[in-house]
Amino acid sequence: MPTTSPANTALPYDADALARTADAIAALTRELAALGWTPATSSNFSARLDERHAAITVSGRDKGRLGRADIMVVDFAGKPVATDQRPSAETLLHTQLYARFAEVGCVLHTHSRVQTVASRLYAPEGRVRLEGYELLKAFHGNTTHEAAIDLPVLPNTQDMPFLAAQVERLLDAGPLWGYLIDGHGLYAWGRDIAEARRHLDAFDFLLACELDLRTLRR
Ligand SMILES: CSCCC(=O)C(=O)COP(=O)(O)O
Ligand SMILES: [Zn+2]
Repeated sequence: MPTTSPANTALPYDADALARTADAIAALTRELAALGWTPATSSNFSARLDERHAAITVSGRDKGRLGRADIMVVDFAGKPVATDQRPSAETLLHTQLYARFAEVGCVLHTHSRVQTVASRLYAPEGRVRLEGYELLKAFHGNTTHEAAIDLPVLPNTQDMPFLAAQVERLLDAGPLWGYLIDGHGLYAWGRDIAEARRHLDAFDFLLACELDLRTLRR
């Protein structure tokens, strides 16, 4: 049964939920933009609306200045719903997570300097091994600093179905909270916006530590 709102009963999603979600995404992206993590209109953000729809940023918008009109609805195949706006060029990398995991409620993608530099440095190894950090406990389900977490690094491509297939292979291999794309940026997700933000923050901080250690040990 489609969810409807009193304002527009033709919509297959709850318009009030979209408005609330859009406000939350816009507030978050302003903070991330202020940190310099969304340069030159880069980055994209989404949150689950229901079991078939997600709210996602419109392609090409300045992520530091988003309003409700800059956030649209897609289905889990990445197709726009009830709009002729163009969703993020990387929509498939968001919707594949909603389609696969009912518990994923938010997907965040940023292009911070730390994420971008780390992706270049670790691309040949195909992963960044994070171990021995108390902050590893920031990742949902991880209760100790003793477990190592691998942050995969995928080659960049404009072929989103191909990239999404590479991500599926990573997801098949075990628990994952995010991944880097070489020369591009970081994807992280969580059960809700707060958890996805925590994972994103933790990855960025730990990558910065790894980059510092590399320099200091040279
Ligand atoms: C100028 S940024 C290049 C595209 C990109 O990597 C990105 O994150 C933003 O793309 P979108 O279509 O979501 O605006
Ligand atoms: Zn990007």
